[in-house]
Amino acid sequence: MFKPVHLYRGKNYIEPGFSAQAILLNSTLPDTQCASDALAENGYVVLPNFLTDTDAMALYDYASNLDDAQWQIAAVGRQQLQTINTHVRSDKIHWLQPEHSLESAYLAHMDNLRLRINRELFMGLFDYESHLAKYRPGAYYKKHLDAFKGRSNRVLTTVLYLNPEWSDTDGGELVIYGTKGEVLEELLPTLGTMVMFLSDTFVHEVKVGSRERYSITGWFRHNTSISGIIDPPR
Ligand SMILES: O=C(O)CCC(=O)C(=O)O
Ligand SMILES: [Fe+2]
Repeated sequence: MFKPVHLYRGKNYIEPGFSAQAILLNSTLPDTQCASDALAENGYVVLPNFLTDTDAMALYDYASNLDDAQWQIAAVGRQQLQTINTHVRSDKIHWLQPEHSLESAYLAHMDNLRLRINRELFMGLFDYESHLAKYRPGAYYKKHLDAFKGRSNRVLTTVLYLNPEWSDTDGGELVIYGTKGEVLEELLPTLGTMVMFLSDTFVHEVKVGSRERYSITGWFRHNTSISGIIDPPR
């Protein structure tokens, strides 16, 4: 298992002049070896305490204080094929941008993880895109794959959960299915827990929950760019 990771030291993240870069240089990355082994063997891995409660709470506080204007209705599909289909998913999302220090800190942290995974598993992960997601009570995301073989450059999905004191009566589980439709995992979206799985292999869904549910979903991608245009951009 990963040791708890420190994204931020002490209370630095709320100080003016906060420099994500400086703080990340002081941070310790998890020992990725066990996670890599599990990923190589099973194609997915669950990492409780991927972040410490303090670090995950900083992200939770940030997400839960974002105003409505910062959230957009999540679309299904990519590029021109994107449609708003609330029968499939009813969450709201906020794409992470490097311009914001806390978002940037998380992106930089995941980029370090990308390099570690590449070193250990030779996955050739090229970049990472990521968004916060908010599921209101009653929201869901029906069974889907994040990528279709040969039609997407999303390789490895990551979901970090940001919900303090989530109990099994709150619902909102992530269900991961095996190739025969069997349930492999039913995960509560508990604060600091990370799950990673191969994007084109595991059908999964988010069950209806009775509380507001926050997470950060992201995808490590391959570079399938042509003429310098990363394809497809989101
Ligand atoms: O929040 C989760 O547990 C999974 C979200 C998901 O499947 C997605 O955004 O593609
Ligand atoms: Fe998904």
